[in-house]
Amino acid sequence: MRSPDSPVLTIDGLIKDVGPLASLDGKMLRVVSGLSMVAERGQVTALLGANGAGKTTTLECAQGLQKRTGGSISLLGEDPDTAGAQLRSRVGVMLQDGGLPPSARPIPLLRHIAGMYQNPMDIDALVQRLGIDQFSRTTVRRLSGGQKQRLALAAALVGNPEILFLDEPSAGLDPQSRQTVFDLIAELRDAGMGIILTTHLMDDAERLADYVYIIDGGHNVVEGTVAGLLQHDHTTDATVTDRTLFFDAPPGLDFTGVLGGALRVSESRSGSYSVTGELTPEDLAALTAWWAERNIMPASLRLEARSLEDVFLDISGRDVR
Ligand SMILES: Nc1ncnc2c1ncn2[C@@H]1O[C@H](COP(=O)(O)OP(=O)(O)OP(=O)(O)O)[C@@H](O)[C@H]1O
Repeated sequence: MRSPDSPVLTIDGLIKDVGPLASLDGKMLRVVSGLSMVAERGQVTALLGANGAGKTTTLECAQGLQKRTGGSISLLGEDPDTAGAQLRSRVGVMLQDGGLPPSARPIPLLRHIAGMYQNPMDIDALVQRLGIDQFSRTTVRRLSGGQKQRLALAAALVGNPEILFLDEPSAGLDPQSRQTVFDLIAELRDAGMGIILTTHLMDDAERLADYVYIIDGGHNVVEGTVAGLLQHDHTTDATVTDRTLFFDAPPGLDFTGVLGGALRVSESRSGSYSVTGELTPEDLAALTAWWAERNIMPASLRLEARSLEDVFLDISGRDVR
């Protein structure tokens, strides 16, 4: 675990039982079992897990929306189960489904929410920044998914919170809006806000997160910085610098003896090759020299590092839950 510098959230050994459930003959079901995490100020902390891993339950316990069965939680130094309304005003929550009133129009809604806080953000700047002015006359019920998403983010930010919970913040966003939202998240992080992100999109986590917790079955599996996770193979516990080289060239080439013995070359489709393993600059030089000798010019050439998605699939397995 990280050394807590100035954590906005500390969860230690969280346990959550739900039920009693008829499907379990009236027994309780443990959906979170001993989960621990720390989220710091000025950082984006991502909580990743497959469907049903326990992310929503954990964050709802952290926000005081569900009562925990065991363990301890400190949200901005207070226990969310017993804290008063004062704590709520320091916490921003962006839910996937917004929870926004369907007949409201965006700007009056944001002004109304701002009225509930002592130190709200500048609404005009927020509206302009998130492009909300482009749909300010439309009621919430008629907004597109991406527009609702941007409004939900604005609503979570209006109170100028110290900690911001984001559930799938880029869901439904077009590439421009996604970039706008990511830039804003990075700025808020740099200004000292503690941001907690749950997402299924590994690319989002890779781009945004300073620190990642991967959970499964209601407990921690691995944690680390994105760079640290990418360099560690959790199935073999080894340090990896794996990259995959993809290229298209004439079909049926025989690379025997061209590359180092630990590399695997496969031709997945006719003329479509991949080389996996610890590729070195010497391997690349040997390959291109071999092409040059035979006057082979590949139609495409791509080198890809291991992604967070690869790490996640190694840990959570490749079967659908
Ligand atoms: N009240 C409940 N009754 C029965 N099962 C529950 C209840 N609350 C949660 N669960 C189960 O606990 C597990 C964890 O649920 P949770 O919603 O926290 O997962 P999640 O990681 O957020 O999943 P997703 O990515 O699909 O949103 C799931 O298997 C869910 O079905």
